[in-house]
Amino acid sequence: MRLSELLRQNGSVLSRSVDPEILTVTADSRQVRSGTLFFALRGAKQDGAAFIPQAVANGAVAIIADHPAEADVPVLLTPDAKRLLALTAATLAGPQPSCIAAVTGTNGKSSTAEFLRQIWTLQGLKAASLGTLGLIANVDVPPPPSLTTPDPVSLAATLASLAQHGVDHVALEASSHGLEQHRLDGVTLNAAGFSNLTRDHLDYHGTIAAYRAAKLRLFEDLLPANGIAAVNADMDPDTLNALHAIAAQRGMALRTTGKTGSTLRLLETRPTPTGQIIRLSLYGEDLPEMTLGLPGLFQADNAMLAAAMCWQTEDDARSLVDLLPQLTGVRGRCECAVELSNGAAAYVDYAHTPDALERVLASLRPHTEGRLVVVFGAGGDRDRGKRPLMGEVAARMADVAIVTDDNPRTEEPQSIRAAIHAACPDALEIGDRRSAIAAGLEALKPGDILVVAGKGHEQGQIVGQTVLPFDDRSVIRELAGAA
Ligand SMILES: CC(=O)N[C@H]1[C@@H](OP(=O)(O)OP(=O)(O)OC[C@H]2O[C@@H](n3ccc(=O)[nH]c3=O)[C@H](O)[C@@H]2O)O[C@H](CO)[C@@H](O)[C@@H]1O[C@H](C)C(=O)N[C@@H](C)C(=O)N[C@H](CCC(=O)O)C(=O)O
Ligand SMILES: Nc1ncnc2c1ncn2[C@@H]1O[C@H](COP(=O)(O)OP(=O)(O)OP(=O)(O)O)[C@@H](O)[C@H]1O
Ligand SMILES: N[C@H](CCC[C@H](N)C(=O)O)C(=O)O
Ligand SMILES: [Mg+2]
Repeated sequence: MRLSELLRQNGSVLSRSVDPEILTVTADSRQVRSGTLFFALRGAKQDGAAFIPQAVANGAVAIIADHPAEADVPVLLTPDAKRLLALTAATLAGPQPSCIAAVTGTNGKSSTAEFLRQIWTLQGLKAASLGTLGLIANVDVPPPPSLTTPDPVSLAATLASLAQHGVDHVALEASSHGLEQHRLDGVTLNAAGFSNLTRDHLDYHGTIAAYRAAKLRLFEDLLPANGIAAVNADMDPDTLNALHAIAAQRGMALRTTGKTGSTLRLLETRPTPTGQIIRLSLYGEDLPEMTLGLPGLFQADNAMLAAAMCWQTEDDARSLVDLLPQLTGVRGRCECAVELSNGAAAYVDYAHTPDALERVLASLRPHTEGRLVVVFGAGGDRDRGKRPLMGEVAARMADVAIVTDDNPRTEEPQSIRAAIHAACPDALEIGDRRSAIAAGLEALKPGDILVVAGKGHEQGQIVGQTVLPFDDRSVIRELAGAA
């Protein structure tokens, strides 16, 4: 496609006489080949303009830059370059699945996206989900690189490929990084969901207000005004009020879920050994109680949010809500890894924020006849402020806490543990994660529950720049003799 046409289709005008044929777009000079339109973008670490010579040497025929730059090929300057990258990538990749839903929030995105995929599949639709757990789809489509929200070029290619394979329903996770960096701007959405907003990622966003603003973009800029907008009403009031204001300003109807939701309200939940019995009201009508095979209030919250993102009209709502008892658990989210012969059990969970840790411990407390034991840490090169807050939660909510290493990345593991430990001085500290899990298992008496938190489905531990094979579930099963 000619550059002028590519720009015209995406709301821009080519102000040059040179009009090259564009085959691909990218912001990474290493991906450039002949016929590429290269986007020179200012990044978090580097300035993409520094790679223009490499891009041109590799075959770039034009450059779009978000700040002044020079090259031997035409350079177009626009402050909206990141958005334009996503839009042009989508145009060149081709048609996307007709129904795409995106979910944002600090915690619960992966779970909600996976529940959406399950609900659609239960309806007999061809569906996929894409996020932290990778691409989950019943078709042979290569997964994009492992980010929660992939870069816009990979995302456009994956969506087009799914559409070509007949997958018409896709649930996406919209991370705050992804929203802020316009990775999703080329996706045409039918539905958006917002689970909650609590502390995370302040290393990147700086303030809660900036973090919130990034997430609100999903409802403010990306969801068409006639799209389905669903939110958990039990979230913090500042975010909920902002969502109501956006909805009012854009004339969108907001579906609300949770204990204080008015569309799909949780009236009651009672734990069962492996899940919970819930009572819901839908558009004000009380429904018969149903059994979820998922323990924990947060899982009921995610299931309700997923359902509320699905139905097109009020008349279809009931049939979708009736599918909730068929949902199965999400890998590494409050997942029972082993039940010991003495009746104790060990769970794996992905809680890596203070709120998530609090929620998973609160969720498993009613299932615990004895003591609640937690093994956890915090990731390196990530928001440092959450470390003592996680320590405080463990001290308050668990009977026995063991502080260990998560993914230290390039930080000194000992200093990460120390920051947590300062807020839970009674906790044991065992850096080696395998030894910490072993100590947690050894502590279990009949009726106790162990939660190994922070790494969920992850298959490796990142130490420095190296990823060492590590899977909490396998380690637990091995140590418990159940492997
Ligand atoms: C901090 C961050 O989010 N960085 C993301 C961002 O990179 P960036 O643009 O800031 O990169 P940069 O290194 O400063 O480089 C600037 C520019 O130079 C270009 N470049 C660089 C080197 C080169 O040789 N040639 C070249 O052209 C880069 O392609 C880039 O366009 O855009 C890239 C492309 O979309 C992402 O791959 C990259 O994710 C990095 C790897 C990352 O670790 N991101 C994490 C923090 C992240 O995004 N996490 C979220 C949240 C997870 C959650 O929900 O909790 C996620 O969605 O996964
Ligand atoms: N609705 C929720 N409210 C609070 N905590 C939750 C909720 N859902 C999940 N959690 C907690 O957060 C953890 C991660 O859940 P999930 O993977 O669904 O979230 P996520 O938003 O995708 O996380 P990430 O930002 O890492 O992609 C769970 O293991 C659980 O501890
Ligand atoms: N998407 C999250 C995952 C954190 C998982 C935890 N195990 C860690 O490494 O901090 C992040 O990149 O912040
Ligand atoms: Mg996720």
